[in-house]
Amino acid sequence: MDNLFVINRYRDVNEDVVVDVAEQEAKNLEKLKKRIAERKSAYATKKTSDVITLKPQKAVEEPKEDHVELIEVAGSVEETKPDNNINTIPKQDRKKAKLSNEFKVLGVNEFEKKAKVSRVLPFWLSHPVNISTNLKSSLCCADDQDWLHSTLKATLINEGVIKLFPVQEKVIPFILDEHKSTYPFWPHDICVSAPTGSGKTLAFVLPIVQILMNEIGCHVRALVVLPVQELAAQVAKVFKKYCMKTRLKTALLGGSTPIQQEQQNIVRYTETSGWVSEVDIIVCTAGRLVEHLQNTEGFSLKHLKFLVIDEADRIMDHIQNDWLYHVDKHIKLENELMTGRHSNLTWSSLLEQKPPPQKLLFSATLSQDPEKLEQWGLFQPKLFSASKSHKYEDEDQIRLYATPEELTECYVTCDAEHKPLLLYHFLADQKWDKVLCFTNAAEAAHRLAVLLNTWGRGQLRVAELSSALDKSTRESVLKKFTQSEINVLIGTDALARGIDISDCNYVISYDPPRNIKTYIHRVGRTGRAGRVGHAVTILLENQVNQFKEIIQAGGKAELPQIKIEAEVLDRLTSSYKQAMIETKKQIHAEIDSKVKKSLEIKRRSKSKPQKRKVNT
Ligand SMILES: Nc1ncnc2c1ncn2[C@@H]1O[C@H](COP(=O)(O)OP(=O)(O)OP(=O)(O)O)[C@@H](O)[C@H]1O
Repeated sequence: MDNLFVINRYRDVNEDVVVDVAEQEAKNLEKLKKRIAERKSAYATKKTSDVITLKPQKAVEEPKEDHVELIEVAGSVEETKPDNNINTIPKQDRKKAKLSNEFKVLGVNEFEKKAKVSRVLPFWLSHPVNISTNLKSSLCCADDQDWLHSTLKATLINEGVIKLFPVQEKVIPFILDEHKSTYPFWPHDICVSAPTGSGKTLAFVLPIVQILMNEIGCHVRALVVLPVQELAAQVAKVFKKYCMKTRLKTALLGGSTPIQQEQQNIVRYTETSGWVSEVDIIVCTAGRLVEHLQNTEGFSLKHLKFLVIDEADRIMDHIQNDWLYHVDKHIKLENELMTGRHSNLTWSSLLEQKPPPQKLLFSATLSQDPEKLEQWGLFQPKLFSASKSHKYEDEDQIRLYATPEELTECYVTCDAEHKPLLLYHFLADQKWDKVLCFTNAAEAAHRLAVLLNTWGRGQLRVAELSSALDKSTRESVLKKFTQSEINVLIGTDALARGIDISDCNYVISYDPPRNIKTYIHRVGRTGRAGRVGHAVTILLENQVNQFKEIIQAGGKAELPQIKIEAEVLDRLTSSYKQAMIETKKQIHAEIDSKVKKSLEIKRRSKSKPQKRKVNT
């Protein structure tokens, strides 16, 4: 009972218990050291084995036989012998005692830090065929290549193509060879990642035309899928050019003409053979392709040899009507109907069924990530990549994108209110010609075009080119730019991809790009086909870090910054203010006329006599 009322007091050092305290401390220290040593050895054994065997603590006595207690082992409850002194042992020590040699602790490794799993790329991705980015030093003279048909050589020379670019030199003979392999072997599918303007279009147009020109048949044998109408039209134009001296026919299915008209152009019904195809090569957008698969009677891809997907990453990012699923389903169904049975890949099924079309994927920003490529269902693919090989000492690193060697890139910073001044300075003072300027919205592009035209008093020759304009207006604007009637085009990212604008000398990103792919396609409108090009990105101070991250994410070196003196811009302020007043007036007038027009339309529709319902 007395113990209950004992109060531990602080005792002065001078008191006679000093010696005892020192002794006690030494003992405590000894105990602590022992514990540390024990913990260390326990940790070492835990590391080397999945099964933990902890040394019982000295202070803990071995459990006696006649005592029963419930203890936890790795989450489960087990029965064990009791300890007479169990209440006298501290709780922590009791727990350790329970994990004695007799028990295996299961699942301990689950709590341990897992070793990092290193990525292993499939062989075809880690060992691509390297493509040079240097277009100027190409030694591959088109006329000397014995694998190229004389008809195509003649057209190439006609078009001013004397030497083949690296991507063409590597890819064309590969495709031609693949189609020489004897039946029933299937050709390898291919993925091509090469810089913008490096001539990827001819890399698939030439071998397809050469292989098909020697075959006879009224079937669609090549299908080229693109993400947007403009690109489809551009590629169809190249096909038509190179098919000119052959009997091959190309059709463009882009949605610019009504579907019924397209149907009439591509299929015909004959008494003798039923439905036949009027064309050999179809260039289309993914959306329109699905429409034809579902609605055009007699439209068949049964004899398809080539399935080209240009700007493949973009098509996959914006999955249009699940087009690949529909194409695959259509081809499979046609093949099964032909062989009359389901086909597993065996020798006999191989002999019976037609090889699937060879898939050819092209892009300047084709992801080389195996997970993303998996969705294409490629057959023993081969990769052609222009990413600099010395950058990838680690074979299993996913390769990033390459930009043209002739392209110089930089960025410039300024305040938000100085952005138009900076642009005007480049165009008016530094006299940059053939400029493509990117904004992030169609409205901004329009306002900027109005401002620059007002400010430059017609000297700058600025036009806008965005998705807000209809197709024919866009075409006429592009034509004027090519013919130098227009010097500056202001647009959105709708025109960033794939569009081949000849002689563009400068690309200005007035608003910064949202990601690395957008950046690469924007700047890729200049520095094409071995010509020199310059790309400048205008940034606000708070956008610099994000832009640097984007550039880094693309595996590119840091870009240089150019500086423009503040006085240079200050000199433009008063003329800018005046131009802004006039621009505002013009924009307001445009809005007013739009409102008036829509009111007029509403008024007319209301004044039309309504059909009266007749009660019967
Ligand atoms: N061997 C060549 N010699 C000279 N010019 C060429 C050659 N091959 C292609 N060109 C020209 O280079 C330009 C760019 O070609 P193309 O449009 O095929 O590039 P791309 O690689 O598809 O670019 P993007 O990725 O931007 O679509 C075209 O104007 C084309 O006529």
